[in-house]
Amino acid sequence: MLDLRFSEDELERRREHITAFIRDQVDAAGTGGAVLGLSGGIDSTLVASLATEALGPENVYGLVLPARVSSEGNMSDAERVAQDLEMSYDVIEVEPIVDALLSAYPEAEGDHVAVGNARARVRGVLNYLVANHESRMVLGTGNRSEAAVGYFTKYGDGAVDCHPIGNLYKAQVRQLARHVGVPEDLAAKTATAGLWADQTDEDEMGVSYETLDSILATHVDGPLSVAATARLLEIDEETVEKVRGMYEGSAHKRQVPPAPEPLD
Ligand SMILES: Nc1ncnc2c1ncn2[C@@H]1O[C@H](COP(=O)(O)OP(=O)(O)OC[C@H]2O[C@@H]([n+]3cccc(C(=O)O)c3)[C@H](O)[C@@H]2O)[C@@H](O)[C@H]1O
Ligand SMILES: Nc1ncnc2c1ncn2[C@@H]1O[C@H](COP(=O)(O)OP(=O)(O)OP(=O)(O)O)[C@@H](O)[C@H]1O
Ligand SMILES: [Mg+2]
Repeated sequence: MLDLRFSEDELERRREHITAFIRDQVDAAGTGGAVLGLSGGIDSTLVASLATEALGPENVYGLVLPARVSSEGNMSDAERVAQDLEMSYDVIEVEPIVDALLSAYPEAEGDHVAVGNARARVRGVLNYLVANHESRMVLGTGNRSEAAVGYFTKYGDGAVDCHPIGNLYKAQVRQLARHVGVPEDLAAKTATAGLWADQTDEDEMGVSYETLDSILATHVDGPLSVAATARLLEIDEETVEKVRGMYEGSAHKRQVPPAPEPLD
């Protein structure tokens, strides 16, 4: 597979670039700071760390939003992140809100994707409730690997005002996290959307992040054909085509929803 790791100099350049981006976004929006969901996972941990560095911890607010299916370890890690970064945070249970949705529309009961996505969307609603009330910007935590294959909930965790780590592959997220001092147990943690029990990103996507990152960098974001990518990475062409298909099939999640062309 490709080695996508940055040099030490490049890591420092990225850190400065992203912290400047966060400051610029908040200044341009004229808001008083930022809010983000803290899951105990590496993406939100890295964004929280960079945002507190960019804005000062007093200007970043965390929401820890446990669901029935959330692991206790992840939720206590999320609180630990906020405490270590000295940012204010709140813990709000999402399940009563999801239950209210299901009592309004019981047909979705037992549909783990629909209910899981509702959990992600309830988190988005809570982020914006705080953002509107406190004049804050919602920081996204999506990285390039997830965005490219549409591995996020449309208008759920995808409902944000900017994407500070949106051009980093997952391996680079872990590397930058270590560089900025995120504890190793968090930096090395298995990625999970946490939308239903025992979910992991790699199981659900059917491809490892190592392979995904390499195919994205070489073929989807890079210049090589399917055949050349398969040869370079020593994998079969079907895997490259599968990732290409995920990229193309999720284009709608990366675009503004279309409307008909104007009539003459
Ligand atoms: N071509 C197209 N043009 C316009 N809209 C299109 C479309 N194809 C589907 N759609 C619509 O898109 C919607 C489906 O998208 P969506 O609601 O997002 O649902 P969907 O993509 O089915 O599910 C979200 C996926 O993201 C994963 N996820 C979610 C949240 C966090 C994380 C994580 O990494 O932590 C991962 C989750 O586990 C699941 O696999 C439907 O309304 C569907 O009709
Ligand atoms: N229990 C939760 N409480 C608060 N926010 C959450 C929770 N679960 C998910 N989120 C939000 O949704 C985002 C998307 O989840 P995702 O799993 O992709 O990222 P992560 O958990 O930070 O990292 P990883 O992908 O490595 O698990 C999180 O970064 C976080 O902002
Ligand atoms: Mg997660």
